[in-house]
Amino acid sequence: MAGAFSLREVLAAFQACVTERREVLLGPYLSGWRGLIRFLHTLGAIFSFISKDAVAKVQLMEDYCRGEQREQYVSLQAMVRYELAQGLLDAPGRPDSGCRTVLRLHRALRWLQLFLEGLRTARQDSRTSTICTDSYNASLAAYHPWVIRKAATVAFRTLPPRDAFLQIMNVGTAEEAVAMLGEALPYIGDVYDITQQLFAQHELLDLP
Ligand SMILES: CCCCCCCC/C=C\CCCCCCCC(=O)N[C@@H](COP(=O)(O)O)[C@H](O)/C=C/CCCCCCCCCCCCC
Repeated sequence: MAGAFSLREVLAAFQACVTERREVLLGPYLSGWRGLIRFLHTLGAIFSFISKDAVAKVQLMEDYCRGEQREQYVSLQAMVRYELAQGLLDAPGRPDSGCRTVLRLHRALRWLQLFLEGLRTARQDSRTSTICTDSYNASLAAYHPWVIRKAATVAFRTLPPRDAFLQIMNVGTAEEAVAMLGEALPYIGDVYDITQQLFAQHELLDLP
């Protein structure tokens, strides 16, 4: 997925994540994130502190997926099994485990789900910044210190109005973008729900 942002490609990536056995494949999961980050880059330098963190986390996971233990990082389920069995989640000060890194992306996926649903259902004249702030406060904000919450809220204020925002998604008209969001959201929701259940089952939802 190189080049300009394409919502269609992000949708295809999240669609390709879930296997028949309801496993979440890390390759397409990370491709979906790469696509979203590409979009974030188009929004200007004020978002760069967010994209830097997202890139670092995606890069770390891509390194695992290409590394010596790559077979253990084919799916989220395999990764959880492997890191638990190896005791990789027990050692304090392990900010580099796959599970704690995916947990951060997973929490951000909840923000994305709320934000896209807000965009899809809001009135034409709604403010993107309000939709984004409300989605953030209902999800990710609970995990961020004051200074990050403040910087994020300032960046959100620069977002273009809803219809202009829908048009920069590169799908066509605002109506076409809304239709595609309706198509994409169940796939993103599915990935979120499977991951949430997996992490809850193994008591990994609070990894420091
Ligand atoms: C379909 C197209 C339309 C939507 C496009 C949205 C594009 C969004 C792309 C990426 C989202 C960013 C994901 C950020 C992951 C943040 C993970 C995190 O919580 N990290 C914090 C904790 O990490 P550790 O310290 O424990 O390692 C870290 O402290 C965070 C630092 C940066 C600030 C994160 C603010 C997140 C705001 C998310 C909203 C993005 C705004 C996009 C505006 C459309």
